[in-house]
Amino acid sequence: MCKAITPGIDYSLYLVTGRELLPEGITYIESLKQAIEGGVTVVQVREKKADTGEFLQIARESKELCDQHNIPLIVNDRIDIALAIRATGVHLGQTDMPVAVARSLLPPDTIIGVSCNTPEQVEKAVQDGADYVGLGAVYGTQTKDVSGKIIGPRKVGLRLEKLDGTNVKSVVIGGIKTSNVLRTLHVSVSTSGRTVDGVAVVSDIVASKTPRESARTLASLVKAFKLASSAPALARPFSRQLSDSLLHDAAALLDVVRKHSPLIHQITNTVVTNQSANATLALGASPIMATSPYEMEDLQKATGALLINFGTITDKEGMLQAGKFANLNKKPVVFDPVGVGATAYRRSTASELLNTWQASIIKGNAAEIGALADSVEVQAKGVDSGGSFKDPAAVIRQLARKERCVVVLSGVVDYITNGEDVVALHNGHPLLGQITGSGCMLGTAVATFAAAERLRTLESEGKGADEEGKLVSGDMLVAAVGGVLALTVASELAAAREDVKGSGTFLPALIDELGKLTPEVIASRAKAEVFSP
Ligand SMILES: Cc1ncc(COP(=O)(O)OP(=O)(O)O)c(N)n1
Ligand SMILES: Cc1nc(C(=O)O)sc1CCOP(=O)(O)O
Repeated sequence: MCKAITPGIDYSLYLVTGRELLPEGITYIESLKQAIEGGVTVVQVREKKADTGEFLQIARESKELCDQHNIPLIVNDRIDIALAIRATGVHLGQTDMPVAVARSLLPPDTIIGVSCNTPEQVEKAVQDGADYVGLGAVYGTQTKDVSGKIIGPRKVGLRLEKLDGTNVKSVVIGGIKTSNVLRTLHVSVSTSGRTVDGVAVVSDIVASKTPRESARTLASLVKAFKLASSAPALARPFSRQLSDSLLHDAAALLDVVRKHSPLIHQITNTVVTNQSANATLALGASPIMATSPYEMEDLQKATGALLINFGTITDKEGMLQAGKFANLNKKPVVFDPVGVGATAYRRSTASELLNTWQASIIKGNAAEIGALADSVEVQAKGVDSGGSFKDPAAVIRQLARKERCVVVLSGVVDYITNGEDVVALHNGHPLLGQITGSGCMLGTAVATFAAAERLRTLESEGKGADEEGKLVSGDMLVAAVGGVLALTVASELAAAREDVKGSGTFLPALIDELGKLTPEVIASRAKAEVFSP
């Protein structure tokens, strides 16, 4: 049967029902009504335990309510029920009726959605003529057994790529809730820039005692994200000439640090905790080196930025909680995956952390960046790096696009990218390589400047900037450039001092010079190149 042109459905907030999750004291229909009033844009009736008569009854009542509010209703699995109630569509799982057979039985304008777990299943759903795909499970969930089928938010983009060049829509499903929806949308992007059309949610709405408010919060977050991502790119139009203004803006953040003295929360390794705290103080910010998971919720409300450096990797639960609450409070998160290529445990921990929260900036040496980018070009020597890339710009651009954040590659030349433009900074002194923890201090400086860039943006654009559908306010490329320049320029000044005789005298001199830095000195000494794609 030929397929008619489908009416447009707004997939923004897709409610999948779940009567068994209803809290005491609220009926199914009351919960559904409130959810629709809160902003649900499409409803799927999913009844896994009801017999046919009961399913039909629930579907009829749901259809009547949805019709009153002009909301499309989709039926899960059952073509017969969809036909009986004249549903807008059906949702089919991988082991349900094939799309072609369903299409032949249903009226021509019926919407057909297909659950897809793998990229191959997405490809097949497109070939079969699905109207939309449900991509999941993104996270673990209590609502359904998804063991062995958790994709993780960072892999949704690989599935979205299979929709390129098609008009097939997509929603993500599985563990989506208020606390992770913005981050999930931010990272669910294909390399071509395709985002998902909506989020499908069961428990965060159905199990809520206040489904109207739960739906309202989710709907407003999805709407804000869509608005922010459809706005013209805010990135500065890059060119070599413009690198001057970039450097000026980056250096000027030092004044913001000194004016506000933001709290920089650092979960860092035991080797460098003290010197990183001193570097933070010298820059004019305020360090807090807390690690307990139990205080992360409170701490992230107060911090300016969070640095997670897993050099000694003993505080994983604290790192997971800290990043999650930093995202919720829209604070920049700088991730320093020290030695990530060195052990399987570090690799799996990095993956778990990055699946739990969104990094604003990832900073690493060549071996660390290579490990995250799945490149074997540069190998690790313990936590140190054993070389450099032939084409560093290409490697970090690819990683920045994959992780949807700014990437800093430290080395003799430091490279920084937002996935498009690449800034190469040629500052720094070889003595940096002869003290332990210089890379960790670089992370500290970048986190400090990230806090300043967010504060600068809130000052210039108003507090409302933090309410938008973005995870963090401000240009994290500028922040990363500022942080790298601060440490590398200070290292040059320290190394040039007469009282510096070697690495032992260099470290205290470096802390002194960080304290004496000015934006003018940073900008005048910066040696930068900019590469645009
Ligand atoms: C939007 C959406 N996506 C995925 C599913 C899961 O459907 P299915 O694979 O058929 O599994 P069950 O829902 O039948 O357990 C869905 N229902 N909706
Ligand atoms: C119905 C369903 N399908 C999934 C899939 O992965 O295909 S996950 C899921 C349950 C989603 O429930 P919640 O929003 O409560 O996590």
